[in-house]
Amino acid sequence: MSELVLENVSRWYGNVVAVNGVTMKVGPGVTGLLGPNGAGKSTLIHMMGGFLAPSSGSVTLDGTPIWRNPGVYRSLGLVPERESAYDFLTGEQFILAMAKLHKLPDPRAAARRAIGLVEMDYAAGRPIGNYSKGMKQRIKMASALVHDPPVLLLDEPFNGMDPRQRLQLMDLIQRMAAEGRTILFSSHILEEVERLASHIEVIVAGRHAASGDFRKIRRLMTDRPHIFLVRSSDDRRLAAAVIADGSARSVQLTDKGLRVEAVDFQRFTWLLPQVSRDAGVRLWEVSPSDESLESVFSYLVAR
Ligand SMILES: Nc1ncnc2c1ncn2[C@@H]1O[C@H](COP(=O)(O)OP(=O)(O)OP(=O)(O)O)[C@@H](O)[C@H]1O
Repeated sequence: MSELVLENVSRWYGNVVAVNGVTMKVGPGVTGLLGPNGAGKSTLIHMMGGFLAPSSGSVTLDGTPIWRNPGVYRSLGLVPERESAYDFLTGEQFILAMAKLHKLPDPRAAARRAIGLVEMDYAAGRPIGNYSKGMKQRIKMASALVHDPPVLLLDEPFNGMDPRQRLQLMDLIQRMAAEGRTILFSSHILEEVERLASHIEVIVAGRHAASGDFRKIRRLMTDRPHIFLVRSSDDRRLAAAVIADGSARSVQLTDKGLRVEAVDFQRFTWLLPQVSRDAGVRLWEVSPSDESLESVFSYLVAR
């Protein structure tokens, strides 16, 4: 059972602070690293994979520092976000080369096993340049799995995949985790993380913002005040009814409609139709106006 431990880890590039004092533990099973673009997810993953040195703090695997420690690299498999640069090689040649780089005793057998694990046997003889996005992702997975590491790090593995490819990859990740591996994958999409990860770490602007199972993270995100834009047949009358009802913290009349800050998301969305019906007002449009992921994340950080 492998555990990655990050203690007060920071990483800066010149005067850009990409990761700022992050402390967290990643154990067996699937952990989702969730955060908006530019939050520092890739930087964190590269430090966990031994590709990048922390500027301060420590990143260890089962107590051993990862940076510049080739012994530990044998326990790590990293699937980077970028497309593979070996388009001229066949899948099989690529995986065999990786097996040889790891100096595995029987590279051919290891390559065959890894290709089988990701169900790419049927395309192993074709050049990677002709693969679909999902196939490329799977061959990258095979390259990270060729030495059978107990830890697998995946940077935005679902980016650009269609729903079928997504399901296939989710299934593969789940199988890898069921074998006792420690798997961490990054994403900026909550639903993706929710479906796959038993544990979630949220990172925003380089800082650790929250951690827990998806129910906890979901609750943190939905409990925040929600802002809605409401258009109706009589905004003024509706505003009075909403205020009287008490489910909104503030109501503002604007030229686009009513801007309502709801205290409780579920209660408000459930009560609004009733309140408007009782007031004799027709609802034309109810749309959340602050649902961008950035605003959800900044709420988490500001707590
Ligand atoms: N080599 C670098 N030189 C300078 N700044 C960098 C470098 N790599 C990353 N950064 C900056 O560090 C911050 C974190 O980047 P990082 O790629 O780790 O985030 P991310 O969460 O993985 O984002 P994305 O999902 O967009 O890749 C960003 O502000 C980015 O511009």
